[in-house]
Amino acid sequence: MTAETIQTDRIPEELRPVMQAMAEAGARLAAIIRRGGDLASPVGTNADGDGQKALDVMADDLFRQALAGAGVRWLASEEQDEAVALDPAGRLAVAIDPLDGSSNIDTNVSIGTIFSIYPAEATAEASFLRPARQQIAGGYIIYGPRCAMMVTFGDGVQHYALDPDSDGFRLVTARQEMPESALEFAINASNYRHWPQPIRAYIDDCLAGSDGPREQNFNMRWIASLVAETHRILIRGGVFLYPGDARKGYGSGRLRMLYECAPIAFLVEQAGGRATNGLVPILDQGAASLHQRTPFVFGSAEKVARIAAYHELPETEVSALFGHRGLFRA
Ligand SMILES: O=P(O)(O)OC[C@H]1O[C@](O)(COP(=O)(O)O)[C@@H](O)[C@@H]1O
Ligand SMILES: [Mg+2]
Ligand SMILES: [Mg+2]
Repeated sequence: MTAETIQTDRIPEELRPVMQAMAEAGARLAAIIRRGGDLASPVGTNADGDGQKALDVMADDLFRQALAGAGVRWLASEEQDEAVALDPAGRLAVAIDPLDGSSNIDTNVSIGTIFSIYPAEATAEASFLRPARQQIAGGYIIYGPRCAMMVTFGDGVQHYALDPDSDGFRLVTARQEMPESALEFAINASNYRHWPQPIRAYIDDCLAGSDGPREQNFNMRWIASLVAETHRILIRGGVFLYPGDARKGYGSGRLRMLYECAPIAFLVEQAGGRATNGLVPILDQGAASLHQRTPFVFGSAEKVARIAAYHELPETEVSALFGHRGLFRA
């Protein structure tokens, strides 16, 4: 590992080795993705019953090897049933989604790695099953047309890009802020019939556009890569929803609290946005188990607050035709 894997002057000193390891493994994974080949073949099933693709397993191995010499005591990964003990003298605990957006591997659409860092405690449970607000860093790497990293250490969001000449991450923006509002929402609308009523009502009102209570037109995006969706929203604003729904196994949605929602929520709050489970801030909650899921809503503060308000509407108001939902004009 060289000091050039990431520009370190704005990274807290005690986190430099772990961030250098993340950057080194991220740059290697970016090169593997660029080279292509057979990365999407099915190779097994993870703890949550999700199919694993070749790149999921490769990414998991890469980050584990890189983090082994970086002061990490505990590592929890989407691809491992239990947390792994890495270095007994390590002072950090890292939770990771090594490859996010796996359904996009073979379509050459942006995918990513999400990570969350806590101070290590005596056990893996004590290190990870705690309020998400106790994170000391949260971030992601996006493997897109440009490879970039967004990371927060609790004092704003830093935006780095991988320089193809030096293969190191260089600072692009020291304090990335999310636009306060935007007219874009992201949700997998194929699940409409399974959603709870407040989510249907919110989306109905967006779809009604200038003819509905919001009296303006909206645009919709769905990439099926949480990292790509987050990157767009951090840069351009908007809102993301993956609610719990009535499908079997989806009562708390699809996304995992520890290594997906908690770090994204940390970034979003630090960029000036909000992140909730629909109602309650994600950072005020904690995972009860390593792979626990949670409904997830994040984005521009005003939009996330509006979605919480739909959850608090009286049933009669939610069920009324959207044209009559007087509370939500504009
Ligand atoms: O296929 P769906 O239900 O739209 O779900 C898409 C979501 O699932 C995910 O791919 C889950 O992440 P993994 O690929 O790490 O399992 C998210 O990136 C994305 O937001
Ligand atoms: Mg994921
Ligand atoms: Mg994954």
